[in-house]
Amino acid sequence: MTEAPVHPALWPAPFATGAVDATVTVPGSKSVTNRALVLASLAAEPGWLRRPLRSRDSLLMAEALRALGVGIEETVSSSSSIAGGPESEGEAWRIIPAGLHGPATVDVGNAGTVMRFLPPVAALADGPVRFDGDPRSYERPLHGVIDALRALGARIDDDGRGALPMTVHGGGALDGGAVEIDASSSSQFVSALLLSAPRFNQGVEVRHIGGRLPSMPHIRMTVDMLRAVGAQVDEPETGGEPNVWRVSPSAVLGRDVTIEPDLSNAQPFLAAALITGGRVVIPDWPSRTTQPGDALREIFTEMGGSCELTDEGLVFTGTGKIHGIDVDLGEVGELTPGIAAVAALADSPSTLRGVAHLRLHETDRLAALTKEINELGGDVTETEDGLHIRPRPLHGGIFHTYDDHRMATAGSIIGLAVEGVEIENVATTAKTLPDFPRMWTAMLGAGN
Ligand SMILES: O=C(O)C1=C[C@@H](OP(=O)(O)O)[C@@H](O)[C@H](O)C1
Ligand SMILES: C=C(OP(=O)(O)O)C(=O)O
Repeated sequence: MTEAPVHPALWPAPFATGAVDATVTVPGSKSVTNRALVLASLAAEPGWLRRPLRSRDSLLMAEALRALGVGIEETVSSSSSIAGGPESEGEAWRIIPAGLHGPATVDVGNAGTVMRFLPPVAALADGPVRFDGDPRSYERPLHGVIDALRALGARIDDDGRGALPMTVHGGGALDGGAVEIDASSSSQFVSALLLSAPRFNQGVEVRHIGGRLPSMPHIRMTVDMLRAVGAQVDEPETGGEPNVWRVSPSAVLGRDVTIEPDLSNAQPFLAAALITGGRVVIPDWPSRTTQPGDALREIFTEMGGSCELTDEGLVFTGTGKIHGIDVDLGEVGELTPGIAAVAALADSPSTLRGVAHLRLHETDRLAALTKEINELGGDVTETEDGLHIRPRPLHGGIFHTYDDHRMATAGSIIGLAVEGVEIENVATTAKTLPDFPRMWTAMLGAGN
């Protein structure tokens, strides 16, 4: 968490005067889109992404792959609606893989998926690839990827901190083989090495040797998507050794992939139903998914709502009663800011555990949530691996976001129930959900 800016752009978070009743079409998943872009770029033939997420993180990924020589043709809806509306059903990206070339420059912004998933791709290119990004990207852990790639045969110049900025000197191919990493600070280290591994000469064997590995659903997502493009993956959950993943060398198939809605970005809308005692429908909620956001069905039910998966989508209903929760969020860390916001409005205290690694996300999320909720009158304390949240009556004020999209949506959730909350830099939601302010206002317009 850096210092709050001095002259913030403020967005008055809409206050809910009644129960929301809305259907909210949520754009594609960041995590699925960015994996699909990488896999399609490594394929032996062209492929399609349908209903991809169009946001800062996915556009940075697409731009970086283009810089390496991949063809990405975007078919953009002519409608004025931003991705996610029914008019954008037709949006599709055609990916035309080509030889990967340097020299190239990659701007990772503050996208964990770009800064971690692309260095292994760059190691396959035939020239130097320079990686740079937002100031925060210099602080986010990357050592797992850098050290592993070196062990697998890549040449990388960094400033010795195991972080950005750096240059990967692609040699046109990578040996691959067995490597040990400590991925306790980010599951994305494991995903990064697995995603490119079918193209390594010997594939890869990744052995995690550190403390607890977070975000397992995201590793499952990587494994599922690799299998869908024809890769052979051995992994702990289907009988493999614990903490060991193996990907065999193979061709990557070009596929036609429809991207699921981003269930973590559905979170604020579900929270709105929970808090206002309303009803929100999220169309196209998948009946089977590896996305961590699927856990919201259980978590927000325990916190007072109820939900049903119907032909219409996920129908989520609140009663207006919100209960505290004691929960380990290690598997679903990216849901923490939204859960903390709801917990601050609950009728009993909450303990959120298992998320120490959130200190290294877009910002130090544990510090940022504690400070911002407390500045509105809340009573939040940081623990070693999470937060204690004791609800108190809150008042209006500025909610700083620290360039973190999920801080902006968390503040907006609180603003539904507390008059006078102003979100500093709501535009930071562009990282994964550029249309958030309009969608939020439209949701309230439908119910108020
Ligand atoms: O692989 C992915 O797509 C992600 C993995 C998780 O990262 P961490 O394991 O670093 O938390 C998650 O928080 C992030 O939003 C997306
Ligand atoms: C942690 C997150 O993003 P990133 O992909 O940048 O790690 C997130 O979206 O909550």
